[in-house]
Amino acid sequence: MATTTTSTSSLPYEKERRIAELAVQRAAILSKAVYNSKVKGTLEKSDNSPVTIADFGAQALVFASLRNNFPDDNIIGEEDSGDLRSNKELASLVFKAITEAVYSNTTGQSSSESSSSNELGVINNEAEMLDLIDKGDCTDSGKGRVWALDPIDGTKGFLRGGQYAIALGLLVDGVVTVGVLGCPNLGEEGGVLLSAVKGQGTVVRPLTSDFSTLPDPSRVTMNPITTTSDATFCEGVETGHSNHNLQAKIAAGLGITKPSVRYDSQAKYAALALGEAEIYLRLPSSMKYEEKIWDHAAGSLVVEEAGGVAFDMYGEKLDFTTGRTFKKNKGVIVMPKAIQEDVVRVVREVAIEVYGGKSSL
Ligand SMILES: Nc1ncnc2c1ncn2[C@@H]1O[C@H](COP(=O)(O)O)[C@@H](O)[C@H]1OP(=O)(O)O
Ligand SMILES: [Mg+2]
Ligand SMILES: [Mg+2]
Ligand SMILES: [Mg+2]
Repeated sequence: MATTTTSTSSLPYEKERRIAELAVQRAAILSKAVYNSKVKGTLEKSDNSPVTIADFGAQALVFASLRNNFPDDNIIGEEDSGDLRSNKELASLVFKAITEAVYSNTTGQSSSESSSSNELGVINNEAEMLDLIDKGDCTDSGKGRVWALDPIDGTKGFLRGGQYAIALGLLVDGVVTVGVLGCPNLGEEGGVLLSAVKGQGTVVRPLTSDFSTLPDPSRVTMNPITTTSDATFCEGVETGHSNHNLQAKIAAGLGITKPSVRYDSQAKYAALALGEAEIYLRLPSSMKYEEKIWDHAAGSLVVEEAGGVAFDMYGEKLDFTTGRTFKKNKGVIVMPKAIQEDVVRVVREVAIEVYGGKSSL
């Protein structure tokens, strides 16, 4: 099978997919280097969630690739440079981490490798890095081409050596059209890179430590189960982000007896696409919390192109047109198409009973 790097065919969104894959892989290389270094630079954000050198550095690197290749596209990204501008020492550490993990690796490499680094965008200095990080401030997700990036999804998982993901999606007029999920701690050693283009299926390849290489892809499809009692749930590790008690009640209602698989982060979407589980439930622990666009863009397409569907807890499609957060959806449920009717019926009943109907949003 030809790799996309050498393919001469011109499938729709082929360049977007390849650049997104390479950009996410490069950010994954940085994240592993930060994990293996002594200094993580962890800060607490105003919503009490952590952010690290890896989150800022990955956002800068992916945005460098997007700006270099698609300068007219808009971007929504989780992070901004505020905490770095008020903490010069941390800003220097982020730039140093990028330089060491990415650019110092290119010295002495072949010209093809350094040209790949140029293609993915070069960050020349700290000021440029800070400006790049702020390119993800778009607020309108419904029109034109908008990339959505979670540079490190599941920062808590990342910090404890659990699952985390680098999630990059491209919305075209509010529809997720390209999705790439890098999961450095999932599947084989070194992790996996999943990607999907709308209408073209989902593929997986190993994440490599070489920026310029995308190994041959293999097609992935969700497990083709037809009864809910054969399913395994995938849910979060953090009880604060989703309602585990309610999810257990739903599992019982669906006749599920197998213990759930618990993973941090949106690597849960990847786990479903790879057949490690079949149903991902994320029922809100608080109705005040609005799920973020960048948490679900890439994963929802990766699962849909592998034979699944991603809905809200009322069984309606996720509406990515409402800006940085979902305004018309609460909770997320993901499952193979073959069992969607049964899962939606049971989850919807519980959702209405516990949270009230959709009109209460
Ligand atoms: N209060 C919250 N409710 C729901 N999700 C949250 C909350 N705070 C952070 N998250 C996001 O939930 C995801 C992790 O979920 P899980 O608990 O299922 O592993 C991450 O995307 C994390 O964002 P982040 O990207 O900042 O890590
Ligand atoms: Mg975060
Ligand atoms: Mg996230
Ligand atoms: Mg994040």
